[in-house]
Amino acid sequence: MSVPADAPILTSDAMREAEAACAVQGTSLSELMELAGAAVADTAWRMAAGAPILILCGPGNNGGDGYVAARLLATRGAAVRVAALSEPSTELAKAARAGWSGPVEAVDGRLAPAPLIVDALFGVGLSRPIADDLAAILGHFADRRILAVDVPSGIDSDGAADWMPPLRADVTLALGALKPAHVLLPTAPACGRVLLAPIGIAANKAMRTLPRVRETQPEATAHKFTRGMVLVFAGPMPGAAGLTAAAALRAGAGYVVLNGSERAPFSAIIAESDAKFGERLDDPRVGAVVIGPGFPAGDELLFDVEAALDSGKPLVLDAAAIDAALPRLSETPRKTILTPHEGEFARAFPQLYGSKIDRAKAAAARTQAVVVYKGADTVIAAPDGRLVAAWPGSPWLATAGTGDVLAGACGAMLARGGDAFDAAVAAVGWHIAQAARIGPGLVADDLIRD
Ligand SMILES: NC(=O)C1=CN([C@@H]2O[C@H](COP(=O)(O)OP(=O)(O)OC[C@H]3O[C@@H](n4cnc5c(N)ncnc54)[C@H](O)[C@@H]3O)[C@@H](O)[C@H]2O)[C@@H](O)CC1
Ligand SMILES: Nc1ncnc2c1ncn2[C@@H]1O[C@H](COP(=O)(O)OP(=O)(O)O)[C@@H](O)[C@H]1O
Ligand SMILES: [K+]
Repeated sequence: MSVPADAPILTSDAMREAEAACAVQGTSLSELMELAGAAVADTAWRMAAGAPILILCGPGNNGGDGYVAARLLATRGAAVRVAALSEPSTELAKAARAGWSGPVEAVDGRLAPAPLIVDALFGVGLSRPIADDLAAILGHFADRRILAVDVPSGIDSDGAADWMPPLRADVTLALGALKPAHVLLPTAPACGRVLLAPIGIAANKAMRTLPRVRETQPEATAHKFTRGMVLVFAGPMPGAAGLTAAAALRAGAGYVVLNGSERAPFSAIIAESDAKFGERLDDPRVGAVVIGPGFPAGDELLFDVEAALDSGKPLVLDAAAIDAALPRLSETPRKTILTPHEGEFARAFPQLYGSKIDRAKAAAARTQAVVVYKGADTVIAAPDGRLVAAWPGSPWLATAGTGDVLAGACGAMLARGGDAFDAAVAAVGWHIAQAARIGPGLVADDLIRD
């Protein structure tokens, strides 16, 4: 499973807007369909490697892409058959159908499979789950190689409904842009390897996949404080905060203080009593404060979160610190990163609806903070609407303590002084890259070791 790095993600509404903008700029919808069909034909040609291909066409423009691909594959000499659910219903699809001169079989229980199935049944226009009888027919093709056009048919491309497709794709060719369902659970794994066919659409890149992680070397003139100083507040369970502090140092902070703990996870980390927390908050060199890891909810946490909020410092708030800060977050916007997992997100933002992307964006707008909504399909949302989806992360991260490490990495990136959203994106990228490098047997402590 994979998605292209730094690729645009558009909802179905945004896709239609982009399509309309193309038309205004002189690229007609039929030209777009021709480009889409050509990209499908190229991918199918490579995947089939000479074996026969069966293209399943639906009634809308997704089916239209299928007819165009069929025509182009036949011209190239591929052994291609077409089967359709019904006659096309859109003008574009009718024109594409007219360009296919071969037979059109029915999609029913008698339809013979082929080694490669091209699923061009439904794309972004699907408005309800696929009917059971069609799902049963498609189930017969589940053991074949599947190329899905735009999205595997049957899913809600906006990722709001959790409908699963009868056919899981080996490869999904996203047209113009990726769609939320390509990067969100539960549908993302059913998309297989996602490729992007740009087809000339000028896609807005406010929402995109995780960019490639770039190793950034410190400035030649750097000293420890210019690389960023992070203050981690430990609370009563210092083990987790120790991981956080160590992660901040490993992720590139120049100086890390672990307040409220006797035990420094690395010799270079200053571990000190909590009596100095107020003093540290006044230190102008502190570029970011991290609170939450290993800190149970309660009066003590509330008190310390209040102090951190009063300091005006850039903040990383994890776990129970998110709830503690919530009432005050939007009143004095500052650089803040929240790092809730599913349970913490649901507790903090119970009233939000829509896809995980919609909910992360709404939470960011409401709190005026950057929200890293964690999980296998982590999304990072900024209050201004920017969003990065980090699917697929590294499943080796599904182990205790890795969230504490991520909070520390967010602290390190934030303490550098740049934009909080860019910091959160860099931290998530660092976290996944560390995990991918370590792989089997990973425990959270490995992420902070050399
Ligand atoms: N947006 C773009 O810029 C482009 C879009 N193209 C294609 O167009 C697709 C979208 O086309 P459409 O909007 O026509 O929609 P679709 O082709 O995705 O499907 C809509 C059709 O399916 C029917 N339908 C919906 N749910 C159904 C269900 N559960 N059971 C049976 N029938 C159902 C609808 O009545 C309608 O006829 C994209 O996914 C893509 O493949 C491409 O042609 C190229 C450019
Ligand atoms: N299957 C998975 N694939 C990729 N990343 C995952 C997966 N499961 C968990 N993660 C990541 O691991 C981290 C776990 O964080 P969290 O749940 O807060 O754990 P903890 O509280 O034990 O530190 C998050 O960054 C999350 O995105
Ligand atoms: K499809």
